[in-house]
Amino acid sequence: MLELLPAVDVRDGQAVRLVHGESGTETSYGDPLAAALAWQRAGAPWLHLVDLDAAFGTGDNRARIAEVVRAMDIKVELSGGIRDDDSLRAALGTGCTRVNLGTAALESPDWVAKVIAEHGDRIAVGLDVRGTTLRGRGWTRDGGDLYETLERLNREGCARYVVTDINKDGTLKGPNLQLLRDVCAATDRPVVASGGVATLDDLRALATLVPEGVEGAIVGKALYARAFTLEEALEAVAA
Ligand SMILES: O=C(O)c1ccccc1NCC(=O)[C@H](O)[C@H](O)COP(=O)(O)O
Repeated sequence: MLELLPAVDVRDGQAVRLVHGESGTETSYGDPLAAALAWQRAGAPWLHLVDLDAAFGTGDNRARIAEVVRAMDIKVELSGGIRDDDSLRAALGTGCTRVNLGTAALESPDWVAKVIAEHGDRIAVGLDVRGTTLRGRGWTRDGGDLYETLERLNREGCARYVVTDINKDGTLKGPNLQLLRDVCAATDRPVVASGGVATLDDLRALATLVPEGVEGAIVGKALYARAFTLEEALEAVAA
């Protein structure tokens, strides 16, 4: 069954959604803890929690993020600005289930290989792409070819990938199913789909990709915009 990961992206202490992940396009949705608790109460098995300030290099929300993780009984995937020993220690130290490395996988391949070897499936790598070009530093800089990087990370034993089509992210335009199929064909590791989910039919379409390797789907904007409820989403993927 497709796992659902409702998203809480934190900027300047607030839960926000961006369009195409671009700084300055924020819509604010208030207290991140309240949002996370609401998704937990609604039955989410996972929370996808992002420190956008850490991703953009405009500070961090470490204390707020740690508070949210502490309050969760469900699994938490933590993302945003985890690029060195200090930020990794802080992220794993929150007690989250796993972390998602993005920029580091592009700029510090040796360090990423080392932490994959040390932490196994507590490390996922975020493959954030425009076309087939990876983007790092809060999605602001090109970081190489998707499939070359994927091949290297496969060799290094990366346990899981979180794949985002930046052109779809925060737009409610529907997920990029072909990109997900292509990534699944290039790896035997599970893939978490991210970006663009707009309707329950999008989730049903993602659920058809489970046999190809899509394990889960991150849902942000659609939940905040009340396109559907989390309960409806859970029911749609259980059917
Ligand atoms: O995850 C990151 O590190 C990140 C960095 C810079 C900009 C955005 C980032 N993440 C965004 C997300 O993970 C979204 O919450 C997720 O893709 C949901 O998208 P959508 O359902 O389209 O709102």
